[in-house]
Amino acid sequence: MTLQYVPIINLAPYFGRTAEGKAAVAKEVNQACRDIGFLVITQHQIPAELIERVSKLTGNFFDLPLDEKRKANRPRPDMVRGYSAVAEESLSYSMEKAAPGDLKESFSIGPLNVPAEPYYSEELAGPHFAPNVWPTTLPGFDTAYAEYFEAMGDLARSLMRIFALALELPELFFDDKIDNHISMFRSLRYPHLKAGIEEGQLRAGAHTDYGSLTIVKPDGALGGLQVCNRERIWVDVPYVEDGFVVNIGDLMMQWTNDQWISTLHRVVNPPENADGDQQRQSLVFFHQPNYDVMVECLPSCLPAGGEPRYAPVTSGDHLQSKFVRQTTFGGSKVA
Ligand SMILES: O=C(O)CCC(=O)C(=O)O
Ligand SMILES: [Fe+2]
Repeated sequence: MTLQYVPIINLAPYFGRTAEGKAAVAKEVNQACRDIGFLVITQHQIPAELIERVSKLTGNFFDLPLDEKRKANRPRPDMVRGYSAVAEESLSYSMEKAAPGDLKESFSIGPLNVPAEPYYSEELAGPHFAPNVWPTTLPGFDTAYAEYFEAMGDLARSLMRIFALALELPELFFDDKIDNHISMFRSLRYPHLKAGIEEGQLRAGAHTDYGSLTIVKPDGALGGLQVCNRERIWVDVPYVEDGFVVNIGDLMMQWTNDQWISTLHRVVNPPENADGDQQRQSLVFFHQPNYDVMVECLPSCLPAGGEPRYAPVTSGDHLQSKFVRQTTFGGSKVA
């Protein structure tokens, strides 16, 4: 049977390190990735204290006056760093159609402590190791974000190990392909707007993510994440207080020759009659392998006698192609 909803998967048996525990988790993850491309994970080993600290500092940042936030503005359209204000971006642009701006503001960082070596600055490295931009008035903000980025990188490595097992590959297959990952961590605040919303304007328009996987820490506000299942029905992603939402991105879909799906998703507005302030905040980590990794159909994903559906492409070029497509449709108005 094909899953039409997003399953909740406990990672404790994987971290228990027995072969049976790992195999059991890999099996559940495999089904989720094939059927709906989304799962909620629990017992993920990320300290609650770190999540709370980052969430609180993020709230403090978004509460600052706009001109203060603008001091950490995104430096260039092709560099996803720093602050972007409400409606300056539209995720639906990446779906090749114009759409009104998303009802969210964001703050983004990329890799930290980048070594002073040519690999990180040569032309092929593009803007992937661009310097970060920080707010200057919030003590502890940059260290908390750096810790969170590192913790998410570690969790993504564990998930990629589970993916390897699920795809019948050696457990460490992906390790050397993500040891210089070019991921991005982005916090989002969706204000609760009660007027001035354009026709079709959402908190985040329907889109797919680009990379290997995404790890989202949502809050419980109304007006949340929905995914389009295989019956083309929008279903809510369950909110689990100490869980993370994980989804497959386009690069992983390509790597698995479409065996796993990068699912269309969106963030809807709160219902019109919603009580109180349903402002929403989420922490989103977009995981992307090393820029020079060649993404070509994984051995276990090629059907007997079949041809791969995609030509090999590097992780960096794959990501860049998404940006080029976006620029055609909206320049700096895109993520
Ligand atoms: O805020 C969320 O829950 C998810 C946002 C999202 O899908 C994205 O930024 O790609
Ligand atoms: Fe997304």
